Amino acid sequence: MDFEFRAQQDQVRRSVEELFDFQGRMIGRGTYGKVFKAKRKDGTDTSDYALKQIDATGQSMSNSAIREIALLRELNHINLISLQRVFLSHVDRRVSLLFDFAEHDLWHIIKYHRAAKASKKTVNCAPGMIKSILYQILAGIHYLHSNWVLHRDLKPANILLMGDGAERGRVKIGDMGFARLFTSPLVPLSKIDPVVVTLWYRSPELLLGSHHHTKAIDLWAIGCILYELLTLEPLFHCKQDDIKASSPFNRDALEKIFQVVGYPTDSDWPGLKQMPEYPRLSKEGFRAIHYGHCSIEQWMKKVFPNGHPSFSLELMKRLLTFDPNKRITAEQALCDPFFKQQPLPHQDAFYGMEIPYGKREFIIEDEEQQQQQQQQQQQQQQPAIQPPHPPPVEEPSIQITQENCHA
Ligand SMILES: Cc1ccc(-n2nc(C(C)(C)C)cc2NC(=O)NCCCN2CCOCC2)cc1
Repeated sequence: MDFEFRAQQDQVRRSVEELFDFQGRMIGRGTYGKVFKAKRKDGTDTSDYALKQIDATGQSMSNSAIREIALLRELNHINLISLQRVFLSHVDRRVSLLFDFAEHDLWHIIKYHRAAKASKKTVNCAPGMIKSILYQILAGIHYLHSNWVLHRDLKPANILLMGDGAERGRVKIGDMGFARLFTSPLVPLSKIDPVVVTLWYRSPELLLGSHHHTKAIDLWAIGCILYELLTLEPLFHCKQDDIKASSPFNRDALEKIFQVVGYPTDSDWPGLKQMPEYPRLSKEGFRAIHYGHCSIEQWMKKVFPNGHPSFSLELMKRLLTFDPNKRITAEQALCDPFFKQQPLPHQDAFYGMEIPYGKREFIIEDEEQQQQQQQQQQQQQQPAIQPPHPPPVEEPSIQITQENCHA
């Protein structure tokens, strides 16, 4: 190594600690390391940043950091999280990734509306908020799929929204990875944060052991997220098995899917019988006859007897199609007539309205309080909820961005 050159470089190269203030502002923690809310110390810009510090101790951590850097430096879309800078520190063998900061995410937004519902508090949202969020998710996923990248873990926690500022109300799809609080003794993931290891968004082909991860698995998850935005209730709410489950087959998750969508016929899904875990369906007692009356139409009629301004049954059915080869693509979904009807989607999902959601809370390092936080999370019951009350405001009509829809 050219120590002289390195010393020279170290003179000019400023460390992340020198450039950014982030002590005591941890907003996330995982097996990878920690995420902080950071601000430049020199005041050259007042923007907030997210600083992800990856402890490059084990080989797997470095591989994951390399994978994240390699992937994100190739991607550039307004609806994807963007990587701003990478800091390498030889001293503490740490990789720090600097991202634009997103104040909100759908997991916290949905939780906020649940709590408001439980306390019978009215929350004013723009009538087009759900449609705008859905449109922006599809635009980001269409870009990923066009670049042959699958997300594979779409869920509300990975759908971020920018707070007040230049990109207010813009969806930024991220991937928060596994969040495992550093606890002793290690508590199973599903006990800490059910959102992290959930099967609720997993497509039927994955549950039946398909080895081919296709773009269609992301569209199934989007269908589940759309339902949850509309009702604030997970569509396929089932027991959380820890991620280490030996087989992809999950009885509970499949039961829930069949209760809502019905049981797939041969014409619905010609490839069903070729699924690796197909034989287990009959072994586990699943029979088509048990779900004869089940369909999305029936299910949605129960949920929205009078319909919902932000709901298109046709689009929901196309997203929650059993056969991955027949499931709608992100590009096709962007061209759905639903997005050409009032309320039109807006790049600010809040439509300029006040943002009622709180800012991200800082995680306290203290061990004792960590335990308290976990107990709180375990005790938190999620009450039954209803869709947000559409507010009495007329939202500005916005043209659909043409680059997304080549109908
Ligand atoms: C191994 C690995 C892990 C994650 C990714 N990954 N992939 C993405 C896509 C969805 C844009 C492709 C984003 C990230 N990383 C990420 O969101 N990082 C978290 C950023 C933290 N947030 C930034 C915005 O403000 C809140 C915190 C890739 C590979």
